[in-house]
Amino acid sequence: MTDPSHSVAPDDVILAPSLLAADFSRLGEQARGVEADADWLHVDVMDYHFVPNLTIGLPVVRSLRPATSLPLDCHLMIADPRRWAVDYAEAGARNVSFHVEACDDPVALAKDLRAAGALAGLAIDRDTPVEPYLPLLENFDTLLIMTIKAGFGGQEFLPHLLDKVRTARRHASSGHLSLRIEVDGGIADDTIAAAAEAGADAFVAGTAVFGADDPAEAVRRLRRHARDAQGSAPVTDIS
Ligand SMILES: O=C(CO)[C@H](O)[C@H](O)COP(=O)(O)O
Ligand SMILES: [Co+2]
Repeated sequence: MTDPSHSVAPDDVILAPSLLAADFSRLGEQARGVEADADWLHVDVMDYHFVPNLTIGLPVVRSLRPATSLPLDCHLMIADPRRWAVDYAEAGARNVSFHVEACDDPVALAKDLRAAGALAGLAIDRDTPVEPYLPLLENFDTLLIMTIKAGFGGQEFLPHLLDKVRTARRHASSGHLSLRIEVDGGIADDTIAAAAEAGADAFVAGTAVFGADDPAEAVRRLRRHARDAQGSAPVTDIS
């Protein structure tokens, strides 16, 4: 299988700054500010239905695509992913994650996303257990585990949700799955190591990056913390 992260070495972590915490009047500029240090750019799509918040949609993703060299990591927090997810792949998203709570046939949608040339991501919100979905993971490139309740940035990291990361990582390792496990919500200098030790190898950070005085340095620091923590939980080879 090809490396789902593309430019990222399979044994390295993925840092994905979330534009949710950026200045929405300067998205291209903010993206370019972390280009040299980040691996993906996380784009939170919310629709006022699946979550009680509204952010950005397809027109913004289409505009962002040529504005940055970073692969776009679209996190769809929308009520009808089967209607929209492939459009995000066609708009140039590298990874498209949709929520299992909003989709009655996740495997079919994963196949559609891969056929459209994107990586397929399954997202799991705070109150959803991971166990029922373990058998589906062989159809996915990424598993996004929320470490907050989906909907808003700037929330406090919920450490007990790392049990889901541990469970998913054990499953992926024992089944030799090529799966990135991405954590999203409250990832910062004081939380990223615990997530990496639990088995996450892709990290979304909004407030900790775009809320920092120097977003690029914040990404570099997060990467150091994640790599330092990797010793106790080697990441899966996805090449
Ligand atoms: O999906 C999300 C919210 O639903 C965001 O990606 C997440 O909140 C990132 O922001 P922060 O790092 O500030 O928590
Ligand atoms: Co997100």
